[in-house]
Amino acid sequence: MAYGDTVVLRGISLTIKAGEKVALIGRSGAGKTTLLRRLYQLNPRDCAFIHQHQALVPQLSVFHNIYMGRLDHHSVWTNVLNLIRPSAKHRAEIEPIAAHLGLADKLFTRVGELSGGQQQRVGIGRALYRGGQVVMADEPVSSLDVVQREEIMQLIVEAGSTVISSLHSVSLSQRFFDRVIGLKDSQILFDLPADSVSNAQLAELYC
Ligand SMILES: Nc1ncnc2c1ncn2[C@@H]1O[C@H](COP(=O)(O)OP(=O)(O)OP(=O)(O)O)[C@@H](O)[C@H]1O
Repeated sequence: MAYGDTVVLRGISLTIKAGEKVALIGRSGAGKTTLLRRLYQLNPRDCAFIHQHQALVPQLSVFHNIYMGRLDHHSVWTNVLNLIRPSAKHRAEIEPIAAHLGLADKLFTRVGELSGGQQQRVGIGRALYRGGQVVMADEPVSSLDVVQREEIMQLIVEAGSTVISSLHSVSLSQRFFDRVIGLKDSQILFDLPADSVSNAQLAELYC
């Protein structure tokens, strides 16, 4: 894969089976986001993407930001009506998701008024509402504190049967995922069960 003349990923061949939980790790600029985006492009209708910076609309409520997970499933007319006055049907779909994420009392709060951790929950809510086979997340917890990281990571790995996430934390990758892929210099340095990655391999990845 390349951006203009800059080759970012070379000779990558990857199979991810349904049900796997896969973490992508590596130094900044290694190509984790690029690889995730490429995987997403292969089948966007069956994938939900949790963005690094959530990609939420701060002026809109929690309800509306979660609703956006299925904007492309509804007509423009339905979307406009829901923007003005959320329908009972869509409220009934979204309220349990918000409750599951601890956002029941914030359903009609503007997202711009929420904390970073709460905003990340809204991003997960949108992915859950979208549904689909695969959840992808791009460094979803890098801006959160240690306690929130654990909570949000748990929600993400439970959000889909197949989950693929880039991460800066080696510790999180080994505790929450079955398989860890280390990217270095545009290539896969290792692709191993999470409990098989050695300190020497990690040292080589980050040196
Ligand atoms: N839109 C773009 N145009 C040109 N080059 C880009 C673009 N996006 C990324 N790159 C380059 O591609 C390489 C890989 O970037 P990518 O964002 O995939 O890395 P990453 O491992 O996700 O990094 P980070 O951990 O910092 O988010 C980097 O060298 C980056 O500068």
